[in-house]
Amino acid sequence: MPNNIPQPKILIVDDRIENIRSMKRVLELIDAELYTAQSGIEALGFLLRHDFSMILLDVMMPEMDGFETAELIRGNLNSQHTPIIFVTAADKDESFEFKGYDVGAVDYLYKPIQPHILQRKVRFFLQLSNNKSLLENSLCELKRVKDHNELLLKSTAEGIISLDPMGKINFANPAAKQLLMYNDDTILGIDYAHIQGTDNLTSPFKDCALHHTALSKRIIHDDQQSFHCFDGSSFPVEFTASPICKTNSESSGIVLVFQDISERKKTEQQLTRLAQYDCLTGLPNRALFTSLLSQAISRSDRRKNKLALLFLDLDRFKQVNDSLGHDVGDLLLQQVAQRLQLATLEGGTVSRLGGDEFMVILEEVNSESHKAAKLAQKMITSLDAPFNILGREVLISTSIGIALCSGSTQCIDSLLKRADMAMYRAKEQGRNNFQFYTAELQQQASKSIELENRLRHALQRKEFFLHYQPQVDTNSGQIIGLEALLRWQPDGQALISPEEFIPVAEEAGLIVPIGEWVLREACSQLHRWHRSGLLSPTVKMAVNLSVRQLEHTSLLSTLTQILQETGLKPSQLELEITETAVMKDPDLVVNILHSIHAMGIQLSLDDFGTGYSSLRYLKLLPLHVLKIDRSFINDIGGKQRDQAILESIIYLSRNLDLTVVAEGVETQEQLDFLSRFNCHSIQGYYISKPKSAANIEKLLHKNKDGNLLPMKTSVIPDRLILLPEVY
Ligand SMILES: Nc1nc2c(ncn2[C@@H]2O[C@H](COP(=O)(O)O[C@H]3[C@@H](O)[C@H](n4cnc5c(=O)[nH]c(N)nc54)O[C@@H]3COP(=O)(O)O)[C@@H](O)[C@H]2O)c(=O)[nH]1
Repeated sequence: MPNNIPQPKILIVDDRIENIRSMKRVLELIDAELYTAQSGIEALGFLLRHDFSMILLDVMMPEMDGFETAELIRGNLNSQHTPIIFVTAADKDESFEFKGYDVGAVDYLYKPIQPHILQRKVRFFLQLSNNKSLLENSLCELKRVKDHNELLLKSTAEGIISLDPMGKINFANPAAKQLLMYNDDTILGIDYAHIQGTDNLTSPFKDCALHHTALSKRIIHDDQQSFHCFDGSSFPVEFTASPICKTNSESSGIVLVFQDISERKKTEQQLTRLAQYDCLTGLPNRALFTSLLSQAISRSDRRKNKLALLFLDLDRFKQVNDSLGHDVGDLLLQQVAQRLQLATLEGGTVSRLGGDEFMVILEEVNSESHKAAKLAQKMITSLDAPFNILGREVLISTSIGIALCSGSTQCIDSLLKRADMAMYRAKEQGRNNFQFYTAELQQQASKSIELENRLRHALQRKEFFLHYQPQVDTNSGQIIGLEALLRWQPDGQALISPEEFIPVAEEAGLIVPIGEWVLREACSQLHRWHRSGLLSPTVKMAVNLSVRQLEHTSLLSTLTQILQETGLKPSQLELEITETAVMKDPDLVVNILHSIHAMGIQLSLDDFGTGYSSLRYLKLLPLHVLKIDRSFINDIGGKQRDQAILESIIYLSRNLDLTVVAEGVETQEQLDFLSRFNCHSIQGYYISKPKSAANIEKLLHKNKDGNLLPMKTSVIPDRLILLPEVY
């Protein structure tokens, strides 16, 4: 506590100036401010302006004597307790002295004044006055601290209660009473067991953790309990309980500071939900699924039975999203989730991994895995009925991969991979079906990994080369273009079919550098043929472009660079894209194709008729050529209906001003049919198999008139290849 007591002030009142002077002289040695007055009136004037620590008052003064002045001093609130020492002649009797004490004197000094006595008395009373001031200051400070503490206790939002050693509440601040719903002091005397919601008989306070805490003088913090209110309701609390220790270190109770954490608990629950559940469908998300799966694996391990993991991927969900919008897609996912949950009511935990991928954990699967197959079929059937989304009828199906797990030795990752592989197999099998993971699938996967590793070095090791297949005008037999087809022969090994390695290269992203190599090689080859005069400048080079190349940001600059480097004109290059590639990301692909078209490069739609055969895309894409898929040509001479489709495609293409190329023409009959329906051009073994550049040159030299169409002969009506097989 700071001792900020000011220097004491002493007032000397005497009508005689010489008395004042001599007293001042004596008192100058004392650390005090001295004030002097020569009359009672003057003294009272000083008292109005100053607080004096003591007054030396002459009794005998004209007009107003010392007694009268003292009475008035006592009457003043400010000076009523100021010590007054009367200064008077020594010959006065006792009654005179008593009168002085009656009007408030604390002592007398007798004239002639002994300096020593004057100093002693003044020092003594100054000390008293100083002590009094200190005491007053302490009291003031105590009151301030007390008021402040009371204010804190009242205004704090935290409840504060204290318990006596028996566990009874002996103090509660207003917040505690309000939180616990007690009026006024009705809470005092209540057992803590009541607040805890326990019975004080079955769990007496001496057994309570708080009591032990108090005994061991520890502080405990807890946010896992609830406090019970007067009306029986309860709320989750966070509290700190500290023992109240007196100086002799005996605990005399416990103070609890607590707050209602209902809101915090709610938020925590919401956060947990968000972290573990998918917000669109309410199903467990990937994080929760992983922990559910690991728990299920341990359980099946303990029980020595199998577990099945079913990996569901919706078929063509992207199309729904792209064509009907993401809102419809989201609603569809919600309804799919509901149906899957219904289908798994009798067993199986559904989770959503993200996008259109769902996982189902099925425990206690028997060795024949019949249970898993039954559930997969049930889920497939559950999606059969059309979905009603915002008044629209939407159809969706799913492909399911099933992997069985027979013990914890199998890690989650490998189980997921197996289910994923099986799901892809289901997609390959035409979708809307389920497939079990098999060892054969595993073999395939290992093979494709091995192929990928070898592919990574193939470019650098110069293991690629191109074959070219002519495209011929149906009427004139003249070559109008060549399709560049990639070939791969790893050192010392047999040729690997593009059908085998191109999907692997696409999957691994290797198709981008490989495709760039194909483009550069094919463009420079055609430019060389143009320059040598072997081919007319109207002959184009068709190069297949994979969707990974289309998605790659550098495609346009790569094309510009290759055309510049090789000297080929943009109109002499034709890029073949499949409908499947367009459908993967129609918006992106359509934009890129327009940019390619703007460069003057020709665009051709490959394998038309095998995929969506969407007329919408025929209109939307800046196409020059439409290639009818081999399967339609194969059907020539077969079913009427298939031929009608072929006719329609040719008719439609002509109307859309597209050049039609029929792929895979192998017979004269097919050629005749196509000619009859004015199909512009053909490509296929009937003209030539894909050949190396050298063999293409031989072929062209051999047919000097430029007519590559085989001569019709009545002897051999249906020869596959009339040209010599040159490789
Ligand atoms: N992204 C890239 N894809 C490419 C590239 N090179 C080839 N491919 C694609 O690989 C698939 C298989 O190609 P391939 O084994 O070369 O088969 C082609 C022809 O040999 C075959 N064909 C042609 N005529 C006939 C025929 O009369 N009968 C018959 N059975 N087959 C025939 O067709 C394939 C050409 O198909 P298409 O591309 O659709 O015109 C194939 O999908 C290639 O596209 C490449 O560099 N990049």
